[in-house]
Amino acid sequence: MLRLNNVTMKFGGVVAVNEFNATVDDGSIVGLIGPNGAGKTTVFNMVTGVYKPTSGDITYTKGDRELKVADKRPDQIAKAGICRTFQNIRLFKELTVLENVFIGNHLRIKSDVISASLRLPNYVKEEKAFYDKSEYLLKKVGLYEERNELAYSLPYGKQRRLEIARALATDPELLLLDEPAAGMNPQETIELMGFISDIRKEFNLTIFLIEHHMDVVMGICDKIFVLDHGVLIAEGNASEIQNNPRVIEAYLGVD
Ligand SMILES: Nc1ncnc2c1ncn2[C@@H]1O[C@H](COP(=O)(O)OP(=O)(O)OP(=O)(O)O)[C@@H](O)[C@H]1O
Repeated sequence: MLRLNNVTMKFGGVVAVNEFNATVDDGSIVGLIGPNGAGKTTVFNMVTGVYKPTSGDITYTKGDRELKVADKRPDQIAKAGICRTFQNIRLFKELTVLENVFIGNHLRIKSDVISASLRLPNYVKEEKAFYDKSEYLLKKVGLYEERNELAYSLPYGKQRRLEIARALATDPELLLLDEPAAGMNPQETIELMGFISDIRKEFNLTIFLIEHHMDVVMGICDKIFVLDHGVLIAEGNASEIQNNPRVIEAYLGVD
């Protein structure tokens, strides 16, 4: 479970997130919504260690492991099983689809630099296992046929799925998706919803997502948090959020 406890993030005089409390239960899909500048990406940046909260704490517990997120570096947090995608696609555009996913495995490499540079048998075996895993992931996200194409040649919706496949290669437990449906057409958006539900089941994931497409949020999230000017104004399931007057005023009504 991810728990944000009274988390505040200030940038100079700007209070981007103000005493925010939230929990994301294992196995659930949780949405974070709010108008532009509400503080959503700042929350993700704190959960992934990019920013250290000004006050409050963030803990991630799984079984008897507990991680104090604010004390850790982004790579340590990723190794502990928290991985994200970005609002703007960040693929290696000059690499193939398969190579992009392969790179996602780097966090899990056990061989040392010498074994890798001399291509000793333990490294070769590990590399083969990572390629097999990358191909498996590409089959799962429906991109296996395109594995040898350059990442930039894929249509937008597929690039987004490729980003998720690369994130899956890090073996995440908690996957943070920052606007996964951004720029998608209605058909791609519908497919994405099915895809997110499928990977949650297949990889036993917990998913925390930021999204402006309300049909995605309302369609797949078990719980939704609504931020406005850094303040939590509502939390609940889809129907509770859709009928909440503060949410309608701050957000849904604006669209
Ligand atoms: N590194 C930073 N330095 C200064 N101010 C920042 C920084 N990052 C975010 N902010 C400010 O914090 C506030 C919240 O920004 P944030 O990007 O978290 O909002 P958001 O809800 O993700 O918005 P959007 O939907 O537009 O992506 C904004 O006022 C923003 O300008």
